[in-house]
Amino acid sequence: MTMIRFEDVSVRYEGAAGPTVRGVDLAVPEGELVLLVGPSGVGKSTLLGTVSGLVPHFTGGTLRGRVTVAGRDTRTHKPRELADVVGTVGQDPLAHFVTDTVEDELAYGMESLGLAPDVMRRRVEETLDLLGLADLRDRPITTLSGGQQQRVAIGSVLTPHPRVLVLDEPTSALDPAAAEEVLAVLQRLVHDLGTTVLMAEHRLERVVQYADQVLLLAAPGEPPLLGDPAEVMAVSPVYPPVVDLGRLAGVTPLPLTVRDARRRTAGLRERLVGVAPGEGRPVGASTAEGAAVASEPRPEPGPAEAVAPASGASGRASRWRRIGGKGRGGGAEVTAPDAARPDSAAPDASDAEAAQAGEAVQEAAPAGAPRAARVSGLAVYRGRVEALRRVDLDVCAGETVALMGRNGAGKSTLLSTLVGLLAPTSGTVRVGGATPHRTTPRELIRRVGLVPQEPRDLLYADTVAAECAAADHDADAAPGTCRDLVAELLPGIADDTHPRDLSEGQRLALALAIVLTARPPLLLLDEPTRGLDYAAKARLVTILRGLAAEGHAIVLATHDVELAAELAHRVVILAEGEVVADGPTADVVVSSPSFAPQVTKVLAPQPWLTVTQVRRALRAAAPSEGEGATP
Ligand SMILES: Nc1ncnc2c1ncn2[C@@H]1O[C@H](COP(=O)(O)OP(=O)(O)OP(=O)(O)O)[C@@H](O)[C@H]1O
Ligand SMILES: Nc1ncnc2c1ncn2[C@@H]1O[C@H](COP(=O)(O)OP(=O)(O)OP(=O)(O)O)[C@@H](O)[C@H]1O
Repeated sequence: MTMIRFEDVSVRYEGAAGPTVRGVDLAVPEGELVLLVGPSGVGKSTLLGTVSGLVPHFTGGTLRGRVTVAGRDTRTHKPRELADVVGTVGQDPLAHFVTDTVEDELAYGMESLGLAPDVMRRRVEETLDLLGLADLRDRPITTLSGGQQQRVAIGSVLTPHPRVLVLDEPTSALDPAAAEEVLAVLQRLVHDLGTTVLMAEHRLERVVQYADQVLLLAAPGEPPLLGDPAEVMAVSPVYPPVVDLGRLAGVTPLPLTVRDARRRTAGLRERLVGVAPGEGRPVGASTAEGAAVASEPRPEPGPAEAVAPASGASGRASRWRRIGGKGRGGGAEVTAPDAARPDSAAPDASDAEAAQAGEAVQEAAPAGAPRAARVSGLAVYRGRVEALRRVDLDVCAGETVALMGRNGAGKSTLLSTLVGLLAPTSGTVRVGGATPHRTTPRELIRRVGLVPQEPRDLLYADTVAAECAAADHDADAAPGTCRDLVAELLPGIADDTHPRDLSEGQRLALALAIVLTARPPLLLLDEPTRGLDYAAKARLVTILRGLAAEGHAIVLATHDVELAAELAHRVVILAEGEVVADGPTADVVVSSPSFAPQVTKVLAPQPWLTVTQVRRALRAAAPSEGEGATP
C-alpha cells in the first residue's frame, strides 16, 4: 500500500528564480525506509516539508501538484490535522520544543492526541530507555547538549507511534554510537510495526545501509530519482566513503556497508600491501591549494579605541563578535601567528614556520610550534553538572585538533570556555597569552573565533550581503572578503536571501565565512559539517588545511569521523568531562571501533584513513592506475 504519494509536485518560494523542487511524481510504500539524499540546498527539507505540511503552511511559497499521506492531502490538512499520522523532526529541534523538560516533551504529542495516561506513562518510560535519556528525564531542555536535544526531539515523535516519520538529518548532532542506536530503533519500527520513514541525511556512511530505497535530488529543480540504494549510489553526486572505495576498486554492484566492502575489495587490499599510507597523505598538495585560497594579505587594522564591556559567561557569541568589531581605528595589530604566540617560554614562531614549510610533516603536530592555547586542570560546572574536570590540553599554532566523544561529554563546554563564554570553575585557560573570560571581546576577537553549533546564533542581519558586510567591517577585512568565502564554501547563495530562509548547510557556510573573515589565530568550530554535503565538506577541509598551514590553530568538536580522519593531526576524546585519549589521529581512531572511519574498517589491519589517501597511493604506485577513477 502507498503511504506517501507525490503527484507532479513542485514548490516555488517567493522571489526565487524557479521552483526549488519540480516534477516530483512518485510513491513511498508503507513500511519502507526511504532515504532522501542530495547536495546542500537542493531542496531536501523542502520536499520533507510538503509531507509534514510545513510547506507551504509555515514556510510560504507555492506548492503545485498534490502530496497525500495515508490518503490525506497535506495542503488541505494543516500540520496539526496530520499529527496523528505524521511525526516530524526538523533540523533545528530547539525551535520546535513546546515544553520545558525532557519528560514533558516526550509526553506532549501523546497528550495532544488524547492518549490514556497509563499508555502515555509506559511509552515515556520505554522511550527514555530506548534513547538513553533516563538520567536526563527531569532536565530543562535548554540545559541539554546539542545531541541530547536531538535525541529528545526524536523521542518526542516516537511516543505517539505515528504511521509515518519524516526526519530531517536526525543524526546530525549525534555521536557515532548514538546514531547507530537511533537508526536501529527506526529500523525496528519499520520492520516490526510497518512504520514508513522518509529521512534526509548527509552522512550517508551512517544511514545508507538501512535504506530500502534511496530518493536522489541531484540538482535544484531536477526531477528526483527513486530506486535501489546501490543503483542510485552509482549515479549519485553524493556518496559515502565505502561507495567511493567501491568505485575506485571497480566493484559492481557498489558496496553499501563496511562488511560488504571488506568482502569485495580484497584485490584493492592486495594492491596496497607494502604501500605506506603516509605516502598518500593528501596534506601537502591540498595545503598548497588551501593556502592559495586563504592567504590574501590581511589589511592592517587600527589601534583600539572604545573598549567594549566583556561579554561574560552569559554573552552570546553573536554579541561578542559584534562588540569585538566596534570602535576600530587605524594602527598596528598583531597578525595571526604572532597573536597566537603566548608567553616568552614558547619557542619562536619561525620554528613553527619551518616545521610547517617542511614537506608533508602534518601527520604529527608541527614540532616546536608556539602554543595557541593552554588548558590546565580545568573544571567547569554548568548548574549542578560537572561538565569538565581535570582537563589538560595544549594546542599549538598550525595544529588541527578534533575533539570527539559521546553526546554530553563536554566538547561544546570546552570550546565555550576557550572563547570566554564560560568561566572555569577551577584550573586555568590561556589563549594567545590572555585569559578568555577576563578579556574584553574586542581584544579576544584577535585571538580566537568560534563557529557555534547553532550557526543561527551568529546571524542577525536581514540579508546574506548585510551579514557579510558587517563581518568585513568587524574584522577590518577588505570589503568582499566574507562574501568570497561564502561563495567558495557553497556557491549559489543569493545576496538578498534572508539568513532565516537559507538551508541548514547554507547557513553554516555563512557562519563559517563570517568567523573566517577575522582570521583568528585560534579557530574553534562546533560540529562544522552539519548540513554540509561531501563537496562542501571537501572545500571546508581545503580551507581549514590552508589556515593550519599558515599557522592558525584549529580545534573542532565533531562527530564526523570521516572529517576527523581527513583533517585532524590529533584527536582528543572526552568522556564524561575528562580527556580519555589524546594522540595522533591515526593512533586514536584506528584503535577505536566508534571513531574509526569507514576506510579504516574496510582496509584493517592496514592503517588507511581516507579514500583520498588510498587513491593517491595507488596513483603514486602505478601512475596510470586509478586515473580513470572518480576525481
Ligand atoms: N522559506 C523559504 N523561503 C525562501 N527560500 C527558501 C525557504 N526555505 C528554503 N529556501 C531555499 O530553497 C532552497 C532549498 O532549501 P532546503 O532547505 O530545502 O535544502 P536542503 O536540500 O534541505 O539543504 P541542506 O542539505 O543544506 O539542509 C535553498 O536555496 C533555500 O535557500
Ligand atoms: N546550561 C546547562 N546547565 C546544566 N547542564 C548543562 C548546561 N549546558 C550543558 N550542560 C550539560 O553539560 C554536559 C556537557 O555538555 P556539552 O554541550 O559540553 O556536551 P557536548 O560534548 O558538546 O555534547 P554534544 O555532542 O551533544 O554536542 C552535558 O551533560 C550537558 O547536559
